[in-house]
Amino acid sequence: MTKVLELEKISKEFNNQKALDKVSFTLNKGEIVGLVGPNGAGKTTLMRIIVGLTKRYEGKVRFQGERSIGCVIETPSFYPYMTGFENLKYFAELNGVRDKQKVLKTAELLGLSDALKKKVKGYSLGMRQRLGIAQALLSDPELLILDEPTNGLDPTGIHELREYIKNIAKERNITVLISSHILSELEKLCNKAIIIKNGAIIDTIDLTKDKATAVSEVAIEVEDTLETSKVLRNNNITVKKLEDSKVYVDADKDFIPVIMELLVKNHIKFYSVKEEVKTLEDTFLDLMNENKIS
Ligand SMILES: Nc1ncnc2c1ncn2[C@@H]1O[C@H](COP(=O)(O)OP(=O)(O)OP(=O)(O)O)[C@@H](O)[C@H]1O
Repeated sequence: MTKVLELEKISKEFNNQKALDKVSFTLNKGEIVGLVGPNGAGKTTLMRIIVGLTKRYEGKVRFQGERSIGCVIETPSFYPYMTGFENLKYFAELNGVRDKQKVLKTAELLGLSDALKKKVKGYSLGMRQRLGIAQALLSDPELLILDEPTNGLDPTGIHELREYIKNIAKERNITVLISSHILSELEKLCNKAIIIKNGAIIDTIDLTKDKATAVSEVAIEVEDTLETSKVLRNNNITVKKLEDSKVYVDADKDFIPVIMELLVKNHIKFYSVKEEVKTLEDTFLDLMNENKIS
């Protein structure tokens, strides 16, 4: 795989407070990678460092692409009384691009052909985001960095944007790094999600594997959670956690009869034994909470 970007131990402090703490990862050609973390995790800071907007930091950024890096960091601003086309043409000219066809084609790639004639002040947030991406694409980047592009969009807007980004990555064969604080919004789009919290990477999830999208567990509702977990553990069943009146076991529904038999045999009073399928988002939230404790 061809490496496009390599980050080595990137650290950044603001007023003696660590915003990033030795962040290292690699982006390969053609990958769409999600950078996911709660507010203040350090996503924007990292993206600003990658694109060169923040100059003072520790560590190394190695961009190995042959072309440029395009970015949309924070909500893009445009001239509201100019049309979408005029805005794009203006930015294109600033970058030495005078090819009208290129502007039109890029807008088409983002579903903006009809909107191009309209003034930007009438654009929805989703249209503005897409215009921002179109603008970033005009310089023919090899790597596209998008900071929370789904922020504030409704589910339809999120779905649309996701499809456009997929399309761009395929058509232009570019690498995309996209941030969000909601993992499920990126689940269907990215090959990989890098989970960041308090400035450090706490996990990397491979989203190409189907099994990563849903995890099953069995919740057993009982009177005595401690006694139940003791019985389960004595029978080599992994107890994941205890919560209120429930014991969670690492298993799927095929294992429910075995669990019930065991409970009956050991005179454990139970009210229900049910499979609960956890989404990737639940796993992500668990990860965030686990880290809070440590
Ligand atoms: N210019 C700055 N001056 C001082 N502190 C800053 C500055 N920029 C970021 N920070 C701090 O660095 C930390 C990381 O912020 P950053 O904006 O990178 O997080 P984020 O993950 O992008 O969050 P959000 O989802 O809210 O945009 C936060 O604690 C923030 O307050």
